[in-house]
Amino acid sequence: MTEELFEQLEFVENPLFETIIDDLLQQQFSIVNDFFSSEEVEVLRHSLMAKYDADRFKKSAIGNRTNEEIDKSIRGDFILWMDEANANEAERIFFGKINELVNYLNKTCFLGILHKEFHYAVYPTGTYYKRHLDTFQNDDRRKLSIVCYLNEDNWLRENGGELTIYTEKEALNILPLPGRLVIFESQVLEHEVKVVKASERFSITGWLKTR
Ligand SMILES: O=C(O)CCC(=O)C(=O)O
Ligand SMILES: [Fe+2]
Repeated sequence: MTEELFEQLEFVENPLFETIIDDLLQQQFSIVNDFFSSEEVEVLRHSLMAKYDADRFKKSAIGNRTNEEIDKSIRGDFILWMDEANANEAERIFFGKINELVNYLNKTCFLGILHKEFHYAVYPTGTYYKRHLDTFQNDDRRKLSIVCYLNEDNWLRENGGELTIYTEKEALNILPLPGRLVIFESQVLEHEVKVVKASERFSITGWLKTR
C-alpha cells in the first residue's frame, strides 16, 4: 500500500463538521444546536460561575488585547480569558471539541488556523454589545468567530439577549440557547448582542486566527 493511500484511509469524514463547512461556504455562518450536551453546558456554566463569583472577570473593552478602551455605550459585558494550558475538567472538554473542529477545518479547508483565543462572557440584565465586526484596525488575523451559549434550559424570548447577524438579505435573530454554537466569518459579518432584558446571559466567545 502506498503512503498516500494510507493517509487517505486515515481521514474520517465528520458529517456535522461537513455541514458547518457547507454553511460557512454558502452563507458565511453556521448555527449548530446541541454542539455541547446539556451535561457539558452545565459543567461549563458552573466553571464560569465559580470564576465570576470569585471576582475574576473584568469589564470588557473595545480594541485588541494590547490596545483596550472601555466604552460602556458600545458593550457592557464582563469577560475572563480562558487559559487552555491550565484548563479545568470542564474547559478540557470544551477545548477537546473545539480542537477537533479546528483540526478538521485545517485538514479540509486550508484555512491555516494557527492560534485561537477564547473568553467567558457574562451579560448582566441591561447590557448589550452594539453592532460591530470582530476585526480591529491593523489586525486581520481573526478568521472565524465562535460563540457557545451556557444559559439554562429555560432561556425565554422575553429575556432578549439575541445574537443578531446582519447578512446581505436580512437581520437574523439567534436566541442564546444552551449548547448552541454559532460560527461565522469574523471579517465579513456584522453582528450585535441585543439588550438582555431579564436574567444573566452566559457564553464563551472566541476566535480562530491565522499567524
Ligand atoms: O455573545 C454573542 O452572541 C456575541 C458576542 C460578540 O459579538 C463578541 O464578543 O464579539
Ligand atoms: Fe462580536
